[in-house]
Amino acid sequence: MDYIEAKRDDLNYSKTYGDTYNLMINAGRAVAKFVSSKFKQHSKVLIVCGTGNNAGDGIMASSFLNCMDVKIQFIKEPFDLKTYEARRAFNENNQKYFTIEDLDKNIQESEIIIDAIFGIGINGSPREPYSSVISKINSSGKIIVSVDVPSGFPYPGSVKPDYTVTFTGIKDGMTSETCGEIIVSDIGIPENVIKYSGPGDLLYLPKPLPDSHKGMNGRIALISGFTYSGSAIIAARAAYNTGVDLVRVYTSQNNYNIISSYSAGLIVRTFNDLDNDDINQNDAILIGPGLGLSPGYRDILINIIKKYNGIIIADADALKLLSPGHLEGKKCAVTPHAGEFKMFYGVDATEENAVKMSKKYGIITVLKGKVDIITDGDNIFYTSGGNARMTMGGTGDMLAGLIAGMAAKHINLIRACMIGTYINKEAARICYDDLGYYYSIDDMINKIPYVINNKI
Ligand SMILES: NC(=O)C1=CN([C@@H]2O[C@H](COP(=O)(O)OP(=O)(O)OC[C@H]3O[C@@H](n4cnc5c(N)ncnc54)[C@H](O)[C@@H]3O)[C@@H](O)[C@H]2O)[C@@H](O)CC1
Ligand SMILES: [K+]
Repeated sequence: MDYIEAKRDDLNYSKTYGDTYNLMINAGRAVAKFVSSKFKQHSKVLIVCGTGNNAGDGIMASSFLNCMDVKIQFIKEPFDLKTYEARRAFNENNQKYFTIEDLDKNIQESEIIIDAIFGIGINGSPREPYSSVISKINSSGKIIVSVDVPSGFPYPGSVKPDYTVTFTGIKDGMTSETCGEIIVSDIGIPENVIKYSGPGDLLYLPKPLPDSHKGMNGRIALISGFTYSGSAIIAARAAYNTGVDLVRVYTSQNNYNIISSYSAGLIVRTFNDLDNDDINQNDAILIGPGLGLSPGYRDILINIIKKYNGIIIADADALKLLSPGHLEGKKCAVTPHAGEFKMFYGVDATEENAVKMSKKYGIITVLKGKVDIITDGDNIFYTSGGNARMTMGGTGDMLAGLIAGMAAKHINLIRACMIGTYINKEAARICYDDLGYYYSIDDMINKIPYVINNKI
């Protein structure tokens, strides 16, 4: 697993259960269990703590190490502990502790050093005073047990442990060379946290670079609104609010002026322009919202699909005009509600069939409902939340725009679907909290940046 996945689980756990204190108890217990089973009783153990939850895990370990002679060593002070969980671990476990002036003596007197300086919250090579402390630990000749990851890893200047007790799974790049013997401990992250999307999934959103140029944050084209301009406008605005650089809308001559005048940020073209424009200039395309069901439109879609090599999101009328075979072999997600699912795949809209059909055609399916089901045929994820007002027109168009926007940023497509469905339902929740039942689709679209900003 990568650091983002671990942080994602952490954040989604907090969202569901309020905080990660119970996980910290399990993490501390796991470290203590390893140390007390591996080393002789009454060994002199020094737990060296930073300021984050990694330190909290170390402090928590001390409460399970009654059979050892334990000292807690801060590099700063206990009041520098930055997280609620770490402060609580310290307050509830009420251990005698030492600060930096005692470090050299404590290292010298110890037999085992538990390294709880940094975990996955590290950001660049360790700065002072931590880098000097790490050098001292590394040259101490004592047995070193790192908590979760060697502090400083994966950057240069990290702790070089004999053992690493890591949580949930081995993090990318961890080897016996960098981590010593690795002990993987399941700290009890529940299945629902892993399977349900949440704010942690937004951590996968790439932040725009200060020197990024136009197009780097995603370019999308919508083939939409040939009949109903509103659907195209909703999907385009939602996509735009995900922070993509370019949103092009290809529509009918009839709706060209309406869509053009709606938002100055949109580039509007007619479907005739598709003959000359290079569709492959777009990172993702969204086909379907507000299209209408003219058979001529089917031919337009089939032509584009043939020409296009990027990521396709198919929604609404595209699912009525096309069959799954048209999308086979493409990087594609479809976003049907139950009725569209049955029309598109020809089978009932059940979770089992979503998995089966996704597997058969190599398409990601987002089956929309009270709980959205997201599957690529091998994995299943869910998004819950929202409220009854989401039955209003436009929420599906907004979702399709959100997923297309995320896909255009080259986030893994199944993750883009998790993020899109999460933002959609979370925007509805915020609208309900602010405005009660009487909110509109425009209110929801305007909340997209709030949902994103609150979490990254
Ligand atoms: N994944 C999970 O679900 C769980 C994680 N837990 C623990 O929480 C850890 C992550 O905790 P946090 O996110 O609080 O972060 P860390 O405890 O890894 O530390 C981050 C702290 O170090 C500082 N820092 C970051 N980079 C620095 C640098 N280069 N030089 C100097 N200071 C720097 C930051 O200001 C921050 O205060 C995990 O590794 C694990 O040990 C556990 O508590 C249990 C649950
Ligand atoms: K550590």
